[in-house]
Parts: sequence; structure tokens; C-alpha cells
Amino acid sequence: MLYRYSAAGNIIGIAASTENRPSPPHCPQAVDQWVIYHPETLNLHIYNQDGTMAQQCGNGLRTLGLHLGLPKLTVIIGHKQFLIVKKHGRHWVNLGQASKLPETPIPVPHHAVNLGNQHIITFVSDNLISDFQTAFNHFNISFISQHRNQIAIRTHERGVGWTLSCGSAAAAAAFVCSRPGYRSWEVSSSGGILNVEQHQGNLWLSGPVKQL
Ligand SMILES: N[C@@H](CCC[C@H](N)C(=O)O)C(=O)O
Repeated sequence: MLYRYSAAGNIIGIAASTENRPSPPHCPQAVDQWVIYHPETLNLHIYNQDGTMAQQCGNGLRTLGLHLGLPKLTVIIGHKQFLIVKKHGRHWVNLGQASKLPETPIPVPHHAVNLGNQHIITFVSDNLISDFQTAFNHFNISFISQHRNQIAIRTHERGVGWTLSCGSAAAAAAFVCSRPGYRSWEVSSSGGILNVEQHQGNLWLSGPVKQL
């Protein structure tokens, strides 16, 4: 069985498979990411729309929490474990600690961030997307503006293109905007608002999800 969800506009397909290396399912309706989970081990494989594998997917992980209907679960992608917990009616995923990556040769100011997958966060206008073309295959690229703990974001996702919402990008943007005293952020994209909280250095993500 295939299931489709909108996680603040990020279209997530979910399927179970007991194969060691499952392929993305054939589905007539488009998805941004497939999350394929092993029902016993909760090992996950995540595929982008273009068939490339992703090292993680914040919106996909919290969607899986809702799909399985469990109050608390730990899932595995590669060698990394992710805790997903239900709190106040919503699933939150612990995306772990972000770290800065070395500067890239991109000719405009930006921050490169590792959060399991790789992000570029920049405060320049998204009109400058062509300056980031060399990074399309490796990075999710987010154009942000910030006021206090509110961040507006537009993300060009690796393996997808412009997206309505990207959970790991929201968390990477919060990491870049991190200041003493700010522990929670509202990150708005055209698909909706995601919430990011920082606890003991770990970035937690939540937001709306509905089944399609
Ligand atoms: N939409 C996702 C990110 C999916 C993976 C990304 N495109 C990549 O290849 O790194 C999210 O919600 O985090």
C-alpha cells in the first residue's frame, strides 16, 4: 500500500518494504520524497523525486510518526538514529546537532550546514539562484529572512527543485539564526509554518501533516 501526505506542502509518499534496498515505488501521483520503512527494524530509505537517495528528511520523519500512530519511536537511516515523539497532538522529530561546513566556492555570502544532509542558507534574494547552480546536486539551498524568532524561507531542494516546505532546511535555517535566548523558531514557507526547537544542542522539528 502507498500513502501520500502533505507535510506543510512537502508531499511525502510512505510505503513499507522488507527488502534490504527497496526501490522507489511507481505511483501515478507525484511526491517530493518517498519514505520506505522496514516494518520490523524501522530502517528507512528515503528517495527524492528524481530518484536520488536522501540522507534524511525532517518532514518525512515526522510524517512517518503520524502514519504509524505511535507516541514514541526510533527509526534508523544508514547509521543514524532519529527519535520521533508525539507532544501536544503533533509529532516532533529530533534531527540532532547541526554543524558548519567549510565555505563553498559559491560567489555570494552563504552558510553551509550539515544536518545529516547538506544545506546552504543565505540571506541574499532568491533572484540569485543561478549563482548556486554548481551546488544543485549536493545541497538544499534556502533563501531566508529573519526577524527575532521568525524566519521566512524559500528552498530549492536537492533532487526536487523549488519546494513548498523542507523540514531539514527549516532546522538548518534556525541553526544559522541561533542566538543566546532564542530556543524556538517559526519558519514560514509557502506551504505553511514549521516549528523548530533547540534542546541541549539538538534541533527538533514539528508542523502540520495531513493525509491526501
Ligand atoms: N524535504 C526534506 C528534505 C529531503 C532530502 C533532501 N532533498 C536531500 O536530498 O537532502 C525535509 O523535509 O527535510
